[in-house]
Amino acid sequence: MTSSAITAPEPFGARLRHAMDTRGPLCVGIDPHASLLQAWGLSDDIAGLERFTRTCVEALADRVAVLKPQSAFFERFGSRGIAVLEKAVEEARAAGALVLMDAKRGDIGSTMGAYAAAFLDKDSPLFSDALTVSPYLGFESLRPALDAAAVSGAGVFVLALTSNPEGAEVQRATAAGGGSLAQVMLDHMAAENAGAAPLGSVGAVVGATLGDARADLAINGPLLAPGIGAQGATPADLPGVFGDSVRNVVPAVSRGVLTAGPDTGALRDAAARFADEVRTAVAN
Ligand SMILES: O=C(O)c1cc(=O)[nH]c(=O)n1[C@@H]1O[C@H](COP(=O)(O)O)[C@@H](O)[C@H]1O
Repeated sequence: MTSSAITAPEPFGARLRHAMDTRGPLCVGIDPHASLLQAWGLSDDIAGLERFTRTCVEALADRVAVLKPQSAFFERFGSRGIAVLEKAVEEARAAGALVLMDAKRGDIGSTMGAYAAAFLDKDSPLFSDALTVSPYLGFESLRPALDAAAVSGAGVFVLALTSNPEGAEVQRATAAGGGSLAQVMLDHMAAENAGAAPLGSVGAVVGATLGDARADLAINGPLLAPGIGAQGATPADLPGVFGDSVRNVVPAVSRGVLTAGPDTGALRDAAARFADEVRTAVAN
């Protein structure tokens, strides 16, 4: 056996499929909005952020497939906020959740390399199982992240058709070769995932709010579906949006679960209710 065979990490897609099969596919977002800190009776400061984040990790990291901290809500507290984020990533992963860092990075390739070093290098303090990235500087600008993820056994989730209504003016625009810009990006993702089993490590972000994705989603990779709960979509919408690809969907909920806090049991119950609704919707 060669040394690379000994050390090759298990690809993210395989780890995610296993987590989806054993824990169910739900992703819960950790989005410490100032209004949520207040609703939980916490101060809008580093102590409140720390308490909120620890409660989310304690309540959910041992049961949901994916936890998705939204970096912006930690960055607003500066370096001390980032320290809270680092600890949350470490503790969530230790409890068995896959951590998807929602930082939506995207830049020219040389700078993308530094983002990849920050989030997708195993030696980085913010190393996460996966990272959200934006391909709208050109899909190939993401290459350093795709390469770093492959080396680390991590994944990337590439924005395709986002949940916000404003996204359509860019994402539905007609690309040079015909078809939508989003479809061009989805086709790139399919090419990256070709031949991967049981699931590729390059995921697409497709909003659960879209009604019908009107796109070919057969990318052989996971499909992150934000927009459930506070943005108005429900698990019952998933089959209509995703069609035959619904088996690869990771439905994502942040405020819809987080408003149940701060009680740990109530957070767990809220996540379990969404998980049940997803199970019912996908089975039908
Ligand atoms: O990449 C994301 O997670 C994402 C993509 C998208 O199209 N829409 C979207 O809402 N998100 C994120 O998903 C979360 C949604 O939060 P809630 O609306 O509270 O469930 C936020 O952290 C958003 O930044």
